[in-house]
Amino acid sequence: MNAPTVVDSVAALRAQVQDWRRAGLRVAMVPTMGALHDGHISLVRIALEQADRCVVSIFVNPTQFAPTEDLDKYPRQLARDLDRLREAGAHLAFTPSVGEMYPAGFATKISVGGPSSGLETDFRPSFFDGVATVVAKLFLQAAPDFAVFGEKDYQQLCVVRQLCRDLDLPVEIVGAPTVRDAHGLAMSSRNAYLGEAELDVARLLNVILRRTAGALSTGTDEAAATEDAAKALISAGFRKVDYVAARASVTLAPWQRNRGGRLLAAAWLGTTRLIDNVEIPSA
Ligand SMILES: Nc1ncnc2c1ncn2[C@@H]1O[C@H](COP(=O)(O)OP(=O)(O)OP(=O)(O)O)[C@@H](O)[C@H]1O
Ligand SMILES: CC(C)(CO)[C@@H](O)C(=O)[O-]
Ligand code: BAL
Repeated sequence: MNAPTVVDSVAALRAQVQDWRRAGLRVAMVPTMGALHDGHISLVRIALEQADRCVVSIFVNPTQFAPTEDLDKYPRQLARDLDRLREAGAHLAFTPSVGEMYPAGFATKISVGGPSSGLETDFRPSFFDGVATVVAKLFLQAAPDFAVFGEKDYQQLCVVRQLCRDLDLPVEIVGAPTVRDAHGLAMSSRNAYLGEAELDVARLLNVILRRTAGALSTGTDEAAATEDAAKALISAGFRKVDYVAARASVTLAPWQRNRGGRLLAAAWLGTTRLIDNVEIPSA
């Protein structure tokens, strides 16, 4: 495969995508923060099943990190990322600087309602404002036909769909299944923070979520099931559980038994915060 073209200016990104679209090519975008793993690569592959050209953005977006969070230590490995994108067949990597995305005087924030309420927002109050603002910018800069987002960040996927609907952004959003390791752990750039012993504990997050989703679908009381799951996570070695919650799959409103549902969780392993989610099978 050819190496992707690397551009770091909005003008170069826009010019390239416009050329492709004028030539009648269908363009996909995969927004990322880099430190690419098999989960990201699966998004590129899904994009290329339906597109002629795939743009991957690599930008560790400062506006979605709280001052106490891991912006400075977030893994950055551009050379390796570009190798992985070449293998996957991506055509263009957009690697803007913070100054390119947020020039001096930048003063706009997009705040999405609906699915952004609760869950992550209870613990990362300005996270989705940062995500929505940067995703809207990326979509306006690149103007792709469609964009692929992972279900691993399930609430983010719902928020991005709401953003596009509400602002009439003409970008179709494609959701992609979570890629996991052989033990069920969702791939995540932040897994790089974990040592071997912590990885063994991290793998129990999905086991406990699947067991809890099964219990919910066979009639166990919701409050009892989610409380048991939180206790099981602490017994397994997690330091703190931010939430284990059942929600409606599309709106993320409270879950109604016998309707499509999603069980979502966030928990801390030492100083690393992990998230995961599973479908609640209908009974
Ligand atoms: N395991 C995975 N399977 C499928 N998609 C994934 C997976 N992990 C991340 N993604 C998706 O990749 C895109 C970019 O995510 P990001 O760069 O934040 O990676 P990440 O591994 O989720 O990082 P972090 O550790 O910060 O959560 C998002 O749409 C995200 O949902
Ligand atoms: C969508 C995103 C690239 C916005 O910075 C980020 O939140 C991510 O990587 O999931
Ligand atoms: N994968 C979502 C990006 C974040 O946690 O900041």
